[in-house]
Amino acid sequence: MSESAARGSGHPVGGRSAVRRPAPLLNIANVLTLTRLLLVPVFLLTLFAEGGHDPVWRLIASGVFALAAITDRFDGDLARRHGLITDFGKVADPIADKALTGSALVGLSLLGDLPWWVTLVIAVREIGVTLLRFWVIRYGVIPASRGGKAKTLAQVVAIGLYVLPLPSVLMPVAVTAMGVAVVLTAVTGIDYVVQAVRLRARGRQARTGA
Ligand SMILES: O=P(O)(O)OC[C@H](O)CO
Repeated sequence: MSESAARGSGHPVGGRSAVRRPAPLLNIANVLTLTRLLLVPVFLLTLFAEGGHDPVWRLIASGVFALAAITDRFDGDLARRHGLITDFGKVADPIADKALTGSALVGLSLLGDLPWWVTLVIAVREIGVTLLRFWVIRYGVIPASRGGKAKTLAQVVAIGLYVLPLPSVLMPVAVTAMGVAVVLTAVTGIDYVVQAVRLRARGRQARTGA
């Protein structure tokens, strides 16, 4: 979550104006991002183990999900603190987040635990924002916004609650959390569309010298 913003700041870490060498591609922050991607199939295997409704496997699945989500916290910190910001990280970090949350949402819907419309709304926004980033990439990178980070946190909390074998009395908590996540997902998606259109217009203007 925080990595994209850190990586997208465009400022040398530490506030100095001295020119820094570009961070190596294979650095600890990027390795954590790739680890998050690699944990996606592990998470799915545990989610679907024993038909998907075994409480012990659901607990294990929520642990794997939490572990993957936590890498998001640390890759951002490391990138910011040690100047490990790379363009690869700026693009790969949100994609890794989307792979994790997207696979969890589809998995939960396949198991009948989450309505498909929720998965669809979130998937359309996440895929749309990823495509938007590629659409404008020649003019600049759109890093994760604060709202985007809050959205991902809300999604992670809501999905985590759905993956856990919660007693039915606690389900309203999960449903409310998912409602908040859906609203944040939609609102931040619209904000990125506005940013992308502006960035592209500015970039095109600069190119034509208008
Ligand atoms: O809202 P996005 O697409 O910028 O995603 C935010 C990222 O998940 C933050 O790591």
